[in-house]
Amino acid sequence: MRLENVAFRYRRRDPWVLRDVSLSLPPGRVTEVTGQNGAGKSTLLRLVAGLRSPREGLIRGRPTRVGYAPERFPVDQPFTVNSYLTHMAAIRGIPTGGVRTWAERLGFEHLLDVRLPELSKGSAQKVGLAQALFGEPELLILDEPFAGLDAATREALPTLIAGFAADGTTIVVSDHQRCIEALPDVDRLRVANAAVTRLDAEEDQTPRPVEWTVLEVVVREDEADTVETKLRADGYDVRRPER
Ligand SMILES: Nc1ncnc2c1ncn2[C@@H]1O[C@H](COP(=O)(O)OP(=O)(O)OP(=O)(O)O)[C@@H](O)[C@H]1O
Repeated sequence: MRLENVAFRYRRRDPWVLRDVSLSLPPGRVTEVTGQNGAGKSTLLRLVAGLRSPREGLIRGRPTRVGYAPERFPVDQPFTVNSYLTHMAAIRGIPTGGVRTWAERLGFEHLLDVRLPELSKGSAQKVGLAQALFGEPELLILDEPFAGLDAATREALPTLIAGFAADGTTIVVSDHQRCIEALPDVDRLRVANAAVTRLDAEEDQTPRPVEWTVLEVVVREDEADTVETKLRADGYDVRRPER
């Protein structure tokens, strides 16, 4: 899909949140949207999802099946998790059996009979994610999906997202926590001063923390000295067992 010279502000006299935004979001690609608080990331995602319409410009080629997980899932609804998700599936014409599958994948199957207002923040986030993910969306928009998630789900989500991308889904994610960077091939956009710019990997100067791990390598005894010398020359820390 494409955005062509899109401009948006919430009210007529408000300042523009986005101006003259042109970009394409190809199928099978994951696009990460970055920017400071209040820059307009959620607004851009709402425009892409079709929840808001541009004041100026055009959005072309939006796929029919759209999955959207908002930054904050609206829990003030008098339903249980199961009845909410079953209802959401039914109005989208999706087999309701998928509800339990997604509840299990995201680890909240024990909460299916809990009412939405009683959910913790992270569990509510998972329900919001589930309703976006089921139904094989062709366009998947996730607004800060990692916020409030437990470690297991945070680690599992990039793989789930990559699976959708491999199936050709267009994916747009805003991600303050930079969890999506675990994926090898992500397009990056920055929202600032009402403009959206594409970041090339080299342009992105944000320092990333280096994480170290221990790797045990087994080599032939008569090659051990050579390998050790090579690894040290490459800047690695080498420890050999006592003989
Ligand atoms: N419903 C609304 N009505 C009026 N103004 C709004 C509305 N939602 C957002 N805004 C304004 O639009 C601008 C962009 O907000 P937006 O939520 O898109 O930013 P964001 O980059 O997602 O921020 P954050 O990182 O804090 O989530 C802000 O100035 C905000 O106050």
